Amino acid sequence: MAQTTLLYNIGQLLTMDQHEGLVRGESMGSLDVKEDYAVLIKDGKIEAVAPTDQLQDIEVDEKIDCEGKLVTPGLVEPHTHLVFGGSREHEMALKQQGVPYLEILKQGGGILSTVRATRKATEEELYEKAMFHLNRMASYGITTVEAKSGYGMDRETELKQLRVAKKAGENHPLDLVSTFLGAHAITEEYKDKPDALLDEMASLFDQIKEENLAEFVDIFTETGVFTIEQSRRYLQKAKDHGFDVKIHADEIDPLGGTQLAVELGATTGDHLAVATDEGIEQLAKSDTIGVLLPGTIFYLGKGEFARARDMIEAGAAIAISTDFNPGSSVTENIQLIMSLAALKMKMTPEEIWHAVTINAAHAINRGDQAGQIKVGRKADVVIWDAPNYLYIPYHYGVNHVNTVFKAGQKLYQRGDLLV
Ligand SMILES: O=C(O)CC1=NCN=C1
Ligand SMILES: [Zn+2]
Repeated sequence: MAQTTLLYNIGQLLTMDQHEGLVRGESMGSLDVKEDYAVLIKDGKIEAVAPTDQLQDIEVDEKIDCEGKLVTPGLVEPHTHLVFGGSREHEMALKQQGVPYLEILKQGGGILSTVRATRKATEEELYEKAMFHLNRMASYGITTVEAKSGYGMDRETELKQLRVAKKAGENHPLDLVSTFLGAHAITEEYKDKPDALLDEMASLFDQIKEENLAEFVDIFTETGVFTIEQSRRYLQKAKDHGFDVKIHADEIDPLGGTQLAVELGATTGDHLAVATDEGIEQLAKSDTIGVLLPGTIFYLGKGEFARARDMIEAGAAIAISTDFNPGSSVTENIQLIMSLAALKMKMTPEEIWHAVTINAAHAINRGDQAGQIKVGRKADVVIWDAPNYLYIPYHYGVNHVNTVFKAGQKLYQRGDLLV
C-alpha cells in the first residue's frame, strides 16, 4: 500500500532545481522561490510539486499544514572528518594563547593527537561515535554527508575508519559518501620519509576500491604536511586507480593547492582560504567546485576567510561545509556556517542556499540524487521554523529545523519544552 504525505500551506518552497546541473557564478544569486505551494510524497519519493490548491484535496495518509513556513531540500554536508576517536578540548588553551594550528601539529598534537586516539579506539567505539554525530547532523537538517578517514595513516586504522563509515552508511538513514584521507598528516613513524607514507597509503588503493570503501581520495596539501609535488604524484596515482580526488588546499599557506586541484580535474578544492588571484581565476574557469569552510577560520581564530565574493563573481561554483572535525571546526551546525558565509564571506542568502544544497551535492558526485526537491527524487525535505529563506543565515547559532524527512520518513522533529 503506498504511503502518501502531503505538505501543504508552505510559505516559501525552495526546490533548488531551476538551474541545470552545477550552479556557478551569478546564477548562484538567482533563486526560484515558490509561494503557497504543496509537495506530495509517495513511497518515500517526491510525487508532485504544485500550488497548494492543485493538491490539497488529494486523498493522502498524512496531511501536514506547514503554516506558511519555509520548506527546502535536505541539506548536503560535503566535507566532514566524521570518523575519529577522542577529542581535543585540551588544545583549546593553546589556541587561546595563539599557538598556531601548524605549530600544535608540529609538536605532535592536533591531527596526531586524534591519530593516537583513533588507533586505540575499537571499530565499535568509532561506529557508535559516528552514529551519534550523524544523528546530530540530521537534527540540523542534513540528509546527505561526506565522511573522511585520515586519523590512522597506517593500514589497519585507515581501513578501520573506512569500514566504520561504510557500516554507518548502511545502517543510518542519512546517505554517506566516503573519502580516503590517508594522506592527512606525517606521523612519527614517517617523519623523515613522507614519500614512503604516501606510498604506503597508495598501496591501499586497490583494497579500498575492491571493498568499495571510498569514492574519493583526498590529501592535506599544506606547509609541514604534503607539498604540491607530493600531492600531484599521489593524487595522479589515485586517479589512475579510478578514484575522484579532492584536496585540502590553500587553508593556511598559499602553496597553490587551488591551482593543483584545477590541474588534476579534482571534483573539489576545499578550504581555499588563501587562494591567490591566479588560483581563483583558474578555479572560476574549471569544473572544480570550491568547498569553503568558514567555520575553520572562525574556530582557529586567525587567517582570512575565503574570498567567496571574488570566486563567485569570477564564475566559480561554490559549496560550503562545517568541516566537522575534532580540532579545527568542532561543530555539526551547518546553519551556523550559513551565517558565517553571509557575515564573513559576504555570500548572499541566494548563493548560500545553492551552496548547501545542489552545489554541495555535486561536490560529492550526488548532483543527480540530492540537494533538490524534484519529482522522482528521494523525499529529503526540511520544514523550517522560519518565515522565509533569508531568515536562516540572519538568525545565527541556533537550530531552526522544525521537521526533517529522509526518503519520506520523519527523521527528526523539533522537541518542545517538556514542562
Ligand atoms: O585538524 C583536524 O583534525 C582536521 C583538519 N585537517 C586539515 N585541517 C583540519
Ligand atoms: Zn577538512
